[in-house]
Amino acid sequence: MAKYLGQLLSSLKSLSSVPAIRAHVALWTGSFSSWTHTFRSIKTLPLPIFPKSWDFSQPNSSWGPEIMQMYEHYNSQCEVETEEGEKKAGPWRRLPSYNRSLKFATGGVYLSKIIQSKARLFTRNIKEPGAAFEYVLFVNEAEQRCVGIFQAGHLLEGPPGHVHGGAIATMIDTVTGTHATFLSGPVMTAYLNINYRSPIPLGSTVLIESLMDKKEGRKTFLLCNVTSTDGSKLHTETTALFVSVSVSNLIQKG
Ligand SMILES: CCCCCCCCCCCCCCCC(=O)SCCNC(=O)CCNC(=O)[C@H](O)C(C)(C)COP(=O)(O)OP(=O)(O)OC[C@H]1O[C@@H](n2cnc3c(N)ncnc32)[C@H](O)[C@@H]1OP(=O)(O)O
Repeated sequence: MAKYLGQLLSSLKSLSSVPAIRAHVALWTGSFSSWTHTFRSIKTLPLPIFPKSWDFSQPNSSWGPEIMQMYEHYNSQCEVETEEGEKKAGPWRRLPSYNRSLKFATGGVYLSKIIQSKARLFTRNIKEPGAAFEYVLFVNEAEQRCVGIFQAGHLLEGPPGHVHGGAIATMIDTVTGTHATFLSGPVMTAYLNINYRSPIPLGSTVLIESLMDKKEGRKTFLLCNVTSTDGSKLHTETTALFVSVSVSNLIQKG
């Protein structure tokens, strides 16, 4: 396994000479300095490199009025107009979301032989729109904040009529994990301490807000609340720790 992963790493590094795919390779090799730039690059990757990739973080027919309203609230702040009428980047940035970015990053040539070819990102593996995890993430670099807007589909039931606690944890991990990666590069979740305060009705939309608490060496501590979209109801409170890792570190762990 370590041998194959070693080959994968060197393949990824050689592929990184192609500027357009550098951003995706950087997510795994940690060989490029600016992670903010990495996320910006992902957003602007030219289409021909990812001919079959689908950005799941865009509205679809299953999105109800509540998720749409929240989406528009943050999306409208991704680009703002100056007094001179020019458009410029706003405080928020929408993060795209793919279900098999690594396969696309390598054209499927190397990874399909090493990692199961059917692998998909857990939260993006159900094809029916609206059935499970519908969400979009936005990040605010200046405020070191990340928000996820999450509409919970009928396949996520736990207690009757309400969302499964594991599905909620999955979304908290997704938002805080992406936020920690944005802040610190490649990370693994060390812990998520979740207090469940009130159940989330199935089909509803909630706001998942991740805030930077502190960084200590390889450790990035985050705080995360899940609330109703108007903020009036607290569903969960979380403290999270992510530890920075490198690909070689992962290989050694096997
Ligand atoms: C990844 C995002 C991609 C984003 C791109 C977009 C793509 C799509 C987005 C999807 C986003 C989904 C995000 C999912 C993210 C996962 O779900 S990751 C999977 C779940 N997590 C795991 O499997 C991790 C399993 N644990 C491990 O591998 C290892 O324990 C760790 C966490 C890497 C740490 O091991 P290590 O590197 O050997 O570090 P170690 O020396 O033990 O500890 C370092 C420091 O952390 C502290 N520490 C470590 N663990 C703990 C702990 N549990 N409690 C307290 N302190 C701890 C140590 O005490 C030490 O502190 P100091 O002595 O430095 O003060």
